[in-house]
Amino acid sequence: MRERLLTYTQQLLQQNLPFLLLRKSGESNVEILHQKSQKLHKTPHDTMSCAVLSKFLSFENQFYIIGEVRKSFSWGIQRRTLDGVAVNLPENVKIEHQNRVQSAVTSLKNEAFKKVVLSLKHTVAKSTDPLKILTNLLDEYPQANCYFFHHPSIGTWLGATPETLVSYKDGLLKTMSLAGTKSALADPQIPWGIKEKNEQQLVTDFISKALEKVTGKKPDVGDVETIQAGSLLHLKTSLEVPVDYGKINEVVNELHPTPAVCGLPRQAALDYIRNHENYNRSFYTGYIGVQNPVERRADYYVNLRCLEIDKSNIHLYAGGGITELSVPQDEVQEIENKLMTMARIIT
Ligand SMILES: C=C(O[C@H]1C=CC=C(C(=O)O)[C@@H]1O)C(=O)O
Repeated sequence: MRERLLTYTQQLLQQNLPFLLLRKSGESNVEILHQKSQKLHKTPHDTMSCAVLSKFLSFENQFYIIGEVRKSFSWGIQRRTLDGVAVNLPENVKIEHQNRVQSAVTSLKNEAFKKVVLSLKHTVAKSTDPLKILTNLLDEYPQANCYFFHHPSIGTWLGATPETLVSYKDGLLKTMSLAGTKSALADPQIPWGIKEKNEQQLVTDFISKALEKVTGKKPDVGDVETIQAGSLLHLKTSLEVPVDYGKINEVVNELHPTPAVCGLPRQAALDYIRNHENYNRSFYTGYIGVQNPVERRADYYVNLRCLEIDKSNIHLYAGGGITELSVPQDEVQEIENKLMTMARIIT
């Protein structure tokens, strides 16, 4: 069965057809939907399932892959322990990011904004076949939402994201507030710090208000939990609210980008990111997923712990939430830890 999925994916890549491959967290089946032509769609289909691919700046950058063909494959996981590849960013990149964080901390102390997520792109030479990377992805991260998409007009991306943007079924919309990071290898007795608790609470409050604004109802808000994503731990709160299927886009537009990937207030954080990150995030911190208008279902994931493959390079992306309590060196270490999630699977 593993071979069937790999052969099918290889054929799609050879034919240069647009596809999205997705295995949801905890599921054993891998779903592929793809087009029969290379056409670039900027609107969804009324009756067919579509992959939704949205960049960080979603208002001008949303694409759809129409599910003209849909396939399901089972994937028997073969666990091997991949070497723990440590990511050591070049010294100048570390210093640059530390300075960026330090300036943000100063601004956060002096100005009326509370949080900004700052990120970077780390490029390495491509030395591993994409199908080998896909194999590692599916074997290593059964608890993540694993995806791989290719479109001749927009690129090739792959990731193992822990964060659901919206999951919609039977009239109920579920989402989550995910923020705050520590290493899963550290002493579990060490409690979460005030910085992490605050930064995650900001996200929960934002999402709760956004859901209430669109639906007119207060969402059910769960307790704060600790979840594991690869070798990292995060704080997570689940939220859910009933809403009509026709309102999903409105909810998504209200939620995205959440303060887990952008900041608060949103516009001030967006402006800050545009002025201080010296690269284009593209699909990183955008969202990826599938909508099915007939079954009235939708599952979108925030595009984190991801990489982009081009002709000769692989680009890894990661960032972290900065508040006035952030320590620049720790933020660089956190990014290196997050980059590890993808670095492990490309060697
Ligand atoms: C922006 C990222 O993570 C977000 C999700 C979980 C924890 C985060 C944090 O602790 O900063 C970030 O908000 C990333 O992985 O690149």
